[in-house]
Amino acid sequence: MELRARLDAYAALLLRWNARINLIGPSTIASIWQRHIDDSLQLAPLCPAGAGGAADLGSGAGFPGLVLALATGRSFTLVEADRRKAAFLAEAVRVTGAPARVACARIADLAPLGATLITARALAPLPDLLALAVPHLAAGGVLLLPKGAQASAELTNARRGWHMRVDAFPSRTAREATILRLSELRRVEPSTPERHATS
Ligand SMILES: C[S@@+](CC[C@H](N)C(=O)[O-])C[C@H]1O[C@@H](n2cnc3c(N)ncnc32)[C@H](O)[C@@H]1O
Repeated sequence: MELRARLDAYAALLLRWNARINLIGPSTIASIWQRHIDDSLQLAPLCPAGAGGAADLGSGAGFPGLVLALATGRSFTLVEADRRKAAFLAEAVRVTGAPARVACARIADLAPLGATLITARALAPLPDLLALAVPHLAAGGVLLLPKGAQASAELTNARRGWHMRVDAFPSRTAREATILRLSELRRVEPSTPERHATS
């Protein structure tokens, strides 16, 4: 099946299930392509080349992980704690033939995934997101994170705890949004308190 046909099948399934469980917000149904599918597809050219498994954390209805698995052929673990959403994801993987598996669990409860690429959209502010994601990142791995208008403030906060290389790209689907590609992450060493002579 061609990519477009797989994405059409995915969108149709999602809209059917959305009548029963809340997968995407009602206000975004009419613009599902722009708000969700194209918003996810624009990450594909930013994915680093290379082998290794990828993970999408807090996948929800599958954005961006399921779309990227279809578009790139890369193998994704879709992590989603909500059982009904995870059931939808499993059915979407079956229907589309995406190279993906679903982990219905809380991120912090999973054994380290060793992913060379991690994506997450609308999951948590950057400092919390790094705490969740980095334990699942392979050495030399990359994070690809769509972020909203607060991206710059979130980066400032995150830099208090992490050294990292940051590449930022403007979103093509939302004017105020930015896509952050983070690599070379390492924790900021706590500074040694100064010793004061007592005599
Ligand atoms: C706001 S939704 C975003 C879904 C999707 N990434 C998107 O952008 O459309 C956040 C999703 O993350 C899931 N989630 C939140 N915290 C989680 C955790 N600690 N472990 C696994 N899933 C989590 C929620 O169940 C929800 O489906």
